[in-house]
Amino acid sequence: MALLEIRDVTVRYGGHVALREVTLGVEAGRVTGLIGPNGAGKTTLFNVLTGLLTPGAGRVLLDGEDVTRLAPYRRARRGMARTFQILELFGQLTALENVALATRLRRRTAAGERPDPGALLERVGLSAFADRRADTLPTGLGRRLELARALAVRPRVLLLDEPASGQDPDETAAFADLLGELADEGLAILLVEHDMTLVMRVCAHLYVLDFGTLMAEGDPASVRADPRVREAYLGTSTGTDPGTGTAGAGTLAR
Ligand SMILES: Nc1ncnc2c1ncn2[C@@H]1O[C@H](COP(=O)(O)OP(=O)(O)OP(=O)(O)O)[C@@H](O)[C@H]1O
Repeated sequence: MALLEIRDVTVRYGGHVALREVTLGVEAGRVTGLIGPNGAGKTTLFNVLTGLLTPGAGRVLLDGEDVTRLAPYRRARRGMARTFQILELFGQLTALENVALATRLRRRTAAGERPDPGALLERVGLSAFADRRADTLPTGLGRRLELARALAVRPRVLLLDEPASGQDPDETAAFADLLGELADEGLAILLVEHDMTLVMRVCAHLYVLDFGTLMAEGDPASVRADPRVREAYLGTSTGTDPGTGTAGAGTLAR
């Protein structure tokens, strides 16, 4: 059973259907990817999962329990952590202070000692920047700091919103390795991402949204080979391989 699920979720903005009867699951121990062209509904789905949006129809289940109407902070207490498309760090605090603050928010039910902020910074490769103010870090390092902060609550489910943006290819590759390690340790990770290099490298399972509808799902290789996915991204079912080809330097913008 998936740790986090949405079932038959529909979201409307006025007359516009942003999500139509979408069902998907995020399992422990692997990275699940959510991709789709601009405007496909990824952010909307993310907001439904985290509780910022209540769907017009359908349910959100965490550990099999209905959390559709639970506030975001309550979901966080139950082990959901997220990062943001636009960095949301405390700029005037140091990297270490950012993480230390987050350790105080960890879920009540979490076992063991409060995580050590220094160890978390080391985990994401930021030990050398512990005393640097967050707003002086380049975006790539800021993304890592955001990850450390999310890990500080000892989550069971980690939702990542475009973590590769602002990272260079080497940083993205190292970030992918780190996500792989975290999944191997049992974390359930949902990755919303345009960077197909990261998606293909780290995801065990992929969902593809298009115009609010789940268009394809499966392992990365089969999704990549799916003519409907190529069509949605490139306007041609015989086009260049979306994962490796010329579609905007590894991104899948429509
Ligand atoms: N608050 C809103 N009011 C009206 N329409 C909205 C609102 N938020 C999003 N939409 C529309 O709903 C659709 C889905 O938007 P959403 O932001 O979820 O897509 P996305 O896949 O995250 O796109 P991107 O990759 O560009 O971030 C789009 O057509 C968008 O214009």
